[in-house]
Amino acid sequence: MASAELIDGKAVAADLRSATAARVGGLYARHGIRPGLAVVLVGEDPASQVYVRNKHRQTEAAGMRSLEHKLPADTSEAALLDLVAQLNADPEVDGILVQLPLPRQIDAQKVIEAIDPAKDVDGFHPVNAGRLATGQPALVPCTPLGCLMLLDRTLGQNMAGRHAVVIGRSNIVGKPMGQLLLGRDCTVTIAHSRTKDLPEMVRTADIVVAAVGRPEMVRGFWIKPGATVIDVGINRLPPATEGGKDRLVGDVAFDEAKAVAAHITPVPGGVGPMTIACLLSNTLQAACARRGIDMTQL
Ligand SMILES: Nc1nc(=O)c2c([nH]1)NC[C@@H]1CN(c3ccc(C(=O)N[C@@H](CCC(=O)O)C(=O)O)cc3)C=[N+]21
Ligand SMILES: [Mg+2]
Repeated sequence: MASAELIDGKAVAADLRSATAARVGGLYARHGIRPGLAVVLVGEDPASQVYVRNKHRQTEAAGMRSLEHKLPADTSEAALLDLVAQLNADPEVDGILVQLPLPRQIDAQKVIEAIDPAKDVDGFHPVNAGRLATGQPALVPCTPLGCLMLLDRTLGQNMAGRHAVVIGRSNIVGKPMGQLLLGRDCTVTIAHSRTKDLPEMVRTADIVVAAVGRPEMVRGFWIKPGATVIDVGINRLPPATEGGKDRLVGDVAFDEAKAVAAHITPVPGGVGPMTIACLLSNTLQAACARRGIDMTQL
């Protein structure tokens, strides 16, 4: 049976991290600046904890400072907004990331809008979303940015005119992914839970980006032969056998889709590592942009 080529997100992420680390070195050598990333974690969401651990290590490995703020699960919205204001005002802080999801007493949208757009390395602030949507320079959300980089590496100049179907319409992945694909001249469909006959819709896609958060929902027979499949899902399932380890699966039934697609990202080792690498790159971008330094000249 045919078998798709694996898109090695882990390797591309390592490349991006080393390019970022080199530029961080240049920024320090020429300007004496070491970018700082503040990460705020409220409560103990397990997915966020994995992310924070990896992120902290990789931030320091890239030569940047990682400043962690861990707050109890019962932190008030006012207290979190105070911390954000403090980080906005701190000249040592170039990037601010408030881990989502937040506990329910806190309005996440309010917190996102409180972050200085110039320090919004998640790219979730409406100013950055609007800048992306209107084709202006922006801080772009890390996960869709990582997906775009994988697509650029895989398809090069062959994206124009292709039908890209993004499954999921979140502000974090689906909507910005749609904007980025439009920027590559794709014909873009954003599908979601109310889309009629989703399998039939996906069958028309040259590029599929699955970001629904439902384990293995996208089946092999949904995929057009030769398509490129980007799996954003990171779903933790209980062990297959008693006493085994948790399994990490994507939103795509990998073995089925792999037999039909031309290219596919694995989970783990696909989009996940790119998200963190893009966060580091966004932090460097924010540090440079705030000071009017051209990051490509470092
Ligand atoms: N404000 C905010 N921004 C985020 O970007 C954000 C967030 N909140 N909250 C939590 C989610 C989750 N997330 C992940 C990123 C990378 C991996 C990652 O590196 N995954 C590895 C596997 C890690 C493992 O073994 O569990 C991989 O896919 O290969 C996972 C999860 C970012 N998030
Ligand atoms: Mg949805």
